[in-house]
Amino acid sequence: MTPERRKAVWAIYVWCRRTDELVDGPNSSYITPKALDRWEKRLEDLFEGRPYDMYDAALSDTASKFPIDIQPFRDMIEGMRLDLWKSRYRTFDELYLYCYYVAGTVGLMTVPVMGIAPDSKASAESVYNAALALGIANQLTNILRDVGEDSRRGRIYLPLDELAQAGLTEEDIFRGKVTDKWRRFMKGQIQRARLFFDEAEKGVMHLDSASRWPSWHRCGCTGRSWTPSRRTTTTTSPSARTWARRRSSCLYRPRTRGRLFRHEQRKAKRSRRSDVIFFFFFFLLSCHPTMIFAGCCIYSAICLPYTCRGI
Ligand SMILES: CC(C)=CCC/C(C)=C/CC/C(C)=C/CC/C(C)=C/[C@@H]1[C@@H](COP(=O)(O)OP(=O)(O)O)[C@]1(C)CC/C=C(\C)CC/C=C(\C)CCC=C(C)C
Repeated sequence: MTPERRKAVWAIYVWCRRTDELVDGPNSSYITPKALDRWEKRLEDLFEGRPYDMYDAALSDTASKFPIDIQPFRDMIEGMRLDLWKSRYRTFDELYLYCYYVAGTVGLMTVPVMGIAPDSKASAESVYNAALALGIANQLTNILRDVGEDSRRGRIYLPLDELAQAGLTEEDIFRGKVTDKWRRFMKGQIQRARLFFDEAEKGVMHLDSASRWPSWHRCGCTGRSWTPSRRTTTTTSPSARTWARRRSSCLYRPRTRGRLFRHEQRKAKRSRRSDVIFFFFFFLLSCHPTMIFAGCCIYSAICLPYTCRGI
């Protein structure tokens, strides 16, 4: 991604994270619909160029540089309002609307920043639909990953009608017992999430070429790289815990981060080595004052190059 776009996505991410923290963070028990109304007023102010703090200013700057629309941001706040009172979802349609609010909106927010490839033959609507699908797919994956955590907070996002069809009850969810019924149910839920990832993947190649990698990675990492391929006939799909473990093991970590870390490690090792050699010489030579000068010359000849390279 270009630096401008990267900064813009970060600004959107920070706003989304702060919005999510209002209802999922440490102070969520104090949040009220009125507080969300005030948060929405701040959103309108920042879109009109009147940011409240430096984080709002980053999004305000993004709104002045990219054709982002305020509506997906408003809709995400609407999703947080739902989370204040709604803890059950009777059907997938109900759950889909929630996923649109809290996650599909992320795709709609970010496409104007990432840009559609100038030579793309796809309609803008199809690209936005793919972006929406990636958000939905990510949220469905999160819901399947967090069944236990959500149930401990009294929340069941899984559609109740589908649970009943699978012979499962709310009590089964709160009990957290992994049975064959549960495995069969989860396999169906996972397959549906995969369909949304498939939908999203179709759209990634229509993004501006500089923006495909992070989106592709978000598709592939949370969707394809560890979902069983269609050819394998798994008798039991991985449990939600397995999905979570695999997902967290393949979260997108830029390769450069690994390279930088190894370089820092080597640098630290070199400077430690030259320090040890220095103190060894200094200790030996400090026993005989006239040797200190000679020792410093030897140290400079042997160790200084290491130390300089370490810097
Ligand atoms: C390039 C790129 C991937 C940009 C997206 C970055 C961005 C703005 C992410 C915002 C995520 C966020 C914090 C949203 C707030 C609400 C929320 C928590 C949504 C759920 C995310 C979960 O976040 P996380 O993985 O950290 O899980 P926990 O908080 O620990 O539970 C969601 C699951 C939504 C995430 C949605 C996306 C990543 C959708 C991104 C879609 C695109 C980038 C569109 C790509 C375009 C095409 C054409 C496919």
